[in-house]
Amino acid sequence: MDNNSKFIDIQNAEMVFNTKQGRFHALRDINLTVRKGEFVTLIGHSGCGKSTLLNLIAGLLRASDGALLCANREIAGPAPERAVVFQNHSLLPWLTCYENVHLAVERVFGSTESKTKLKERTLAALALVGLSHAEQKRPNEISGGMKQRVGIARALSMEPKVLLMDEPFGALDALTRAHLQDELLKIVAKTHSTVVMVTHDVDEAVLLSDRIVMMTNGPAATIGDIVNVRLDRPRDRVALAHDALYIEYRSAVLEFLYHRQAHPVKEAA
Ligand SMILES: Nc1ncnc2c1ncn2[C@@H]1O[C@H](COP(=O)(O)OP(=O)(O)OP(=O)(O)O)[C@@H](O)[C@H]1O
Repeated sequence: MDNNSKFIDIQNAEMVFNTKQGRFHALRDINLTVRKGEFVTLIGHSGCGKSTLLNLIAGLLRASDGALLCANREIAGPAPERAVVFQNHSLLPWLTCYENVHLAVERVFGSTESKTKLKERTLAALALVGLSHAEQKRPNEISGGMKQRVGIARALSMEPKVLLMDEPFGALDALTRAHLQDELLKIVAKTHSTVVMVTHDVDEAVLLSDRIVMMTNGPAATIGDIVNVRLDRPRDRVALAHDALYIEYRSAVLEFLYHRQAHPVKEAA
């Protein structure tokens, strides 16, 4: 069997939260496999369970039922092989960019590698996200986009098997966001990382993904449909804006979100 085709393997996963109001069935019957080197996005309306699914893969939550495997091993808790980038970068404010990344490098490789090698790894990760010039700055001295790049550098410095991203660009303005999406595409082309990313943004999903996993509304949300994005790489956002296939994929996701899964909560006019 080709293990790389089921690098992440989720079988019949269920997630039930025990709350003060009783049991809340968040996810039902989740079946998903992710190939090695694949870029998968999770999209769906607010509250459908995207972060919950990502946290199950991260090992930050345990499924109530079903099986979750990464590289043929059960996901039993968080581990550096599954690095997470959150929306709010979560950098330690009293440490420089270098030190924030070095901390992660030391945790993963500190017991087996020399100090020189750890330093090399830290500098390489910062260079990968184009932040060599800012290594001695603290988080309050850099922009939101730069902070998010440090978060990505920190995650990549651990050489994870899987990069998990929970709306990593959600808090950024549109231009910074576009710039970081382009950078992420280049980084992933270089590192061949396997990525699972939560997003609300249809264009982001089509631009970045090999597959877009579209989730139904909760409670008891599940995977409603999957779009296979067969656009050549490298991808150019400006050229794609006029690409018939790109427009078709975009329409398929919009159709799913706004017709097939029209949000049940009425927004105020
Ligand atoms: N620890 C928890 N305890 C109880 N309920 C929870 C818990 N975490 C999430 N939920 C519920 O599970 C559902 C899915 O939440 P989740 O955060 O995964 O959604 P989401 O799709 O990521 O939402 P958003 O797009 O708004 O971030 C929601 O109804 C949420 O209230």
